[in-house]
Amino acid sequence: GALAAAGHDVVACGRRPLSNIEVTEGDSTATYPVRWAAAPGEVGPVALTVLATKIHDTGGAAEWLAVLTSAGGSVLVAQNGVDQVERVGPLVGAAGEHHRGTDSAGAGSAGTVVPALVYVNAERVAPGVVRTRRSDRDLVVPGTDEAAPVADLLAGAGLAVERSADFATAAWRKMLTNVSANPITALTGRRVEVLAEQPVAELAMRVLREAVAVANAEGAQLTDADAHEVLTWLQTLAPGSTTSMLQDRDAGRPLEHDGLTGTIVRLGDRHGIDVGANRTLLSLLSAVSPGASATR
Ligand SMILES: NC(=O)c1ccc[n+]([C@@H]2O[C@H](COP(=O)([O-])OP(=O)(O)OC[C@H]3O[C@@H](n4cnc5c(N)ncnc54)[C@H](OP(=O)(O)O)[C@@H]3O)[C@@H](O)[C@H]2O)c1
Ligand SMILES: CC(C)(CO)[C@@H](O)C(=O)[O-]
Repeated sequence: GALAAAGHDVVACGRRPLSNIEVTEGDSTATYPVRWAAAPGEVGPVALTVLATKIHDTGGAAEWLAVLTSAGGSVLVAQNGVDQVERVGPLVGAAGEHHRGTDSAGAGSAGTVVPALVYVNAERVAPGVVRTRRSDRDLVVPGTDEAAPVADLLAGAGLAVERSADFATAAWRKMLTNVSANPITALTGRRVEVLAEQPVAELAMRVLREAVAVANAEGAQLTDADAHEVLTWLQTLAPGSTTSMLQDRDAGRPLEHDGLTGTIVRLGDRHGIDVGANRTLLSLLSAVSPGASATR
């Protein structure tokens, strides 16, 4: 929406036709025209590809990524998690060659993969229709020279872009929001205001402290104060704020639990860290995510 509003030629790449993006923020609604492409070959050369599927749908977008980056260009990975570059790098540019059709075989240099931590609270209320609630920043990207052109493009489109000198820590800090708020809202069926209730806040703190221990074992620099700050930040989000996982639960879509809570549990086990609270949430999320076997 921001890029279209700034006059960039935006192409929505997806399964359903889309001619406009409607964004409501507070009392104001704006509609931006976009082109729609049903297949990668319809798009043509692009400067920036934005990947905004759920983590578990990344493989499904492989052909898009390979073709759109075959002649270079950057990829902004607007996904939660901590391993955006490892996940998407192999699907981009020359590395994604094996995903391409025979008619788009030009080798091309590998595109630059820029991970983005998204702080916009976005609620997709209908196809192409989004309600956003914004906080102190919209996106965090690495403060590297490689990421700078993408950061400049996004900032030029009016987004509040923070450039982080320690992106690994920033990614883990964002991960803290997702391994606490997302599972708890999805399992309770309540928006983020549920985190203000004392027993729920205590559970969230247990989840957060385990995640901080895992993050630091992975090289991040987080403290107990970060866990507290993240919980306070979540508790003071704009009224009505939701989570991506609660939206998936309500819509009957598969949950993103493996990429988020599953990462904490796997890494916790690898480092010998007690991740009991996260493991409990993971087992419940696995049980309610569509596709889980329901035995009674
Ligand atoms: N929502 C938020 O507030 C928020 C905030 C921060 C971070 N995030 C993160 O951002 C990422 C995206 O989340 P979201 O909430 O924006 O998800 P979303 O509303 O579920 O949107 C994902 C989109 O990806 C499309 N898609 C999936 N597989 C595809 C494929 N193979 N080809 C083409 N399109 C495909 C879906 O298409 P269909 O409509 O056809 O299913 C859907 O439109 C996640 O990692 C999430 O954790 C979200
Ligand atoms: C947890 C969250 C609301 C924080 O912005 C968001 O990342 C989400 O919904 O995934």
